[in-house]
Amino acid sequence: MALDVVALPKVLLHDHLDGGLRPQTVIDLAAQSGYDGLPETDAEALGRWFRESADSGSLVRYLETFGQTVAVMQTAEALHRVASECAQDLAADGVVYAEVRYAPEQHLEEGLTLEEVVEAVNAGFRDGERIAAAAGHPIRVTALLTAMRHAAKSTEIAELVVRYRDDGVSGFDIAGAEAGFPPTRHLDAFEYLRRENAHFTIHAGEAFGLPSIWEAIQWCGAERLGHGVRIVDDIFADEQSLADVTDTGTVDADLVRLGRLASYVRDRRIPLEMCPSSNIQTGAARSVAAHPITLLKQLRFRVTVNTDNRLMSGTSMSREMQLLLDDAGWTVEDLRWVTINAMKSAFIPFEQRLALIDDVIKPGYDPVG
Ligand SMILES: O=c1[nH]cnc2c1ncn2[C@@H]1O[C@H](CO)[C@@H](O)[C@H]1O
Ligand SMILES: [Zn+2]
Repeated sequence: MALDVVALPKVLLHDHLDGGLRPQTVIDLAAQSGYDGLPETDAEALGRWFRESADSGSLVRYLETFGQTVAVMQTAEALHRVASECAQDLAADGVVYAEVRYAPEQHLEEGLTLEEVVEAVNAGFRDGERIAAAAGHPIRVTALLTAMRHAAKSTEIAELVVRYRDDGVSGFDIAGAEAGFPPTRHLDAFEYLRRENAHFTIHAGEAFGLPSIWEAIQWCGAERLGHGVRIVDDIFADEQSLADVTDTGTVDADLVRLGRLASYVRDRRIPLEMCPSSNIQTGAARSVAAHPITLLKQLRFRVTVNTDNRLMSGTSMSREMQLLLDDAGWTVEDLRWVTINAMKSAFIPFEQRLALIDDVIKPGYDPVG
């Protein structure tokens, strides 16, 4: 019998709220707000436009597509709807716990305050959770507040994370174009968060390589890495071993040597929030089969599987997992492993993570695994 990936419990740590709207919702919200900049007015055509435009091979061009979603997310009602649908869509796909991120500073154009943005999104998530539970798909969603790396609001956003940490916000992130905007530009924000015992992840090692990962971990103190795929630049193997990973999904670990940074990441169990389809679109990986996630899994890095932007990639958690099964030699046991990895790496308290692992995730995989 074919494996039903949708039915498996899944954990999502890296998903952008403004990268996951339903195409029809973009159209509805544009009509409501009078925004006339959409490139298409039919839902199917608009969905295709996002996927094709994001398929640029460049992170900077990929990010340009967010202008269209952010434009229609400027009121409390719009944010509430987008957040509610996000929770419902993830739950329908079998996600049981998600950390969904967005940049509050990008939603102030119509006069909302940062606090009003956070409260509208939180209310939307609570609404979506209620609807999903009633439909038989319980999910818990927490928010990560992102600061944009080219901007200068990171300290303010970090303070917002601390203010709302007991009210639906589990952590902080920085995102945006990587080259030219090293995470150390935001050192004050990271130092503040560490003094406050708050959690944060950093987009690093996606469009830029090892120096970005090194700064994120060793200067800034990132608990997790958004993407982190370029850590493979610090992993050395002969051509044949790498070809084996692509062909068979396995590698002889004895033939692989780790540099100091890669060793550190593995030794410290630093979670990698990997997003295969997104990486192919931005040129950070060639294909699912050749994506470094399989080598990193094989070498027992703390790998997690994520969507990044469901709209721009036309994807879902189930689709990312199915691609790994179909193209990269993964098994259901691997899916169980990355799901538990992700739950262990979440920014909610330990006992809550453990309860989800024991009560929801393990029982969900037992019938098949
Ligand atoms: O893969 C990515 N790398 C870097 N930045 C990203 C990525 N995906 C989305 N964003 C950026 O994060 C903002 C807040 O959600 C988005 O508006 C987009 O600019
Ligand atoms: Zn991202």
